[in-house]
Amino acid sequence: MGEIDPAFVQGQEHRRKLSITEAQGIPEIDLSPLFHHQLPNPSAIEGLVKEIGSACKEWGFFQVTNHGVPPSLRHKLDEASRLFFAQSLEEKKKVARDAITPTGYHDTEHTKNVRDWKEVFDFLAKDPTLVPLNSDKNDSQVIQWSNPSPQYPPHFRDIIKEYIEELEKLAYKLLELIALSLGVDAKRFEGFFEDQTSVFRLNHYPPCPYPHLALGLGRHKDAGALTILSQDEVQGLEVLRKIDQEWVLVKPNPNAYIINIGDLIQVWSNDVYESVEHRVIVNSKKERFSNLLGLFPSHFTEVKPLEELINEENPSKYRAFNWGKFLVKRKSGNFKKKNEENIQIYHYKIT
Ligand SMILES: O=C(O)CCC(=O)C(=O)O
Ligand SMILES: [Fe+2]
Repeated sequence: MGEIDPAFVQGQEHRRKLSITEAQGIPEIDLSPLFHHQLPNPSAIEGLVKEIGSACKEWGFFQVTNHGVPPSLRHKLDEASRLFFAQSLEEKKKVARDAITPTGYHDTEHTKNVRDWKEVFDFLAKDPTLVPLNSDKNDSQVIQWSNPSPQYPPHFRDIIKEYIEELEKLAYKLLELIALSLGVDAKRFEGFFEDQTSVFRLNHYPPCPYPHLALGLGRHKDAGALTILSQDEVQGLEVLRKIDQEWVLVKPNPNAYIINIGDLIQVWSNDVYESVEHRVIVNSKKERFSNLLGLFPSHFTEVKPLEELINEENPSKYRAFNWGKFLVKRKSGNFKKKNEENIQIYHYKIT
């Protein structure tokens, strides 16, 4: 078996437990009231808003069913992802990410400075995507990120684009429900995404001979507004349960999407909702695939708690920050192993 590369070894306290706790009670929300009525039925929508509100508050994580994304499209995407990752490393590296444009193939991502046992393929929802040239506050230059053009599998780009469009529709519906659950206008968040910087990611976690030492993806919170995640039948995603701070496994459900609240909803809601830590454990025998859309706003968005949610008794808990600068700083931190800590939203917390 040989020795594991030390870059992959997690600190003792971050390794997986030997016995796995399967999540009990992770909320599963049926979104059919959004689709089944010509005219939305106000009381059914009200019920959904309540469910989403409690799920955001108690878990920060939930699953949705009857979400409107065609299963055939999901299947087509999954097949294409398998074909892409099954290629030789040499082929995959033809569409490798580089320090300037962080899209395409990448197999050396580090989370909290430990290498993840995985490979990814990143694709922008909007091509090109406008972002700041660098994270320097005084530099206003903007550049364009664009998508790679893999030659294989056939129609890969079109399949991904079609799939992202469906996930986006779901994302905006969820944002409306979340806005209503916070007591603000349903469309309150929409304007932030006009020039979105959202990223779609395909993940492949190869079998790992050291599942007790390495993780497929180290513990982290998602930076954007929300994440729509699809996992295959091989379990691996663990969530840090709020009530007891236990790592619990999210049981795969092929008909559901997993939704998690990202850091931006935490800031916009002034901590009414919190993003939740999660990670991926690996398996010594089985490979695992997942994919996700991270919904990110326009680069020029000034992120701060919604005015409607702050007042004298409940003042803003965050200093405003520019999303584009944050994103660019975060990306450069993930690109290679670094000594300093990667940028996090708590760096903007008012204490
Ligand atoms: O693969 C998974 O289940 C989770 C992936 C994830 O959390 C991420 O890429 O941010
Ligand atoms: Fe994540």
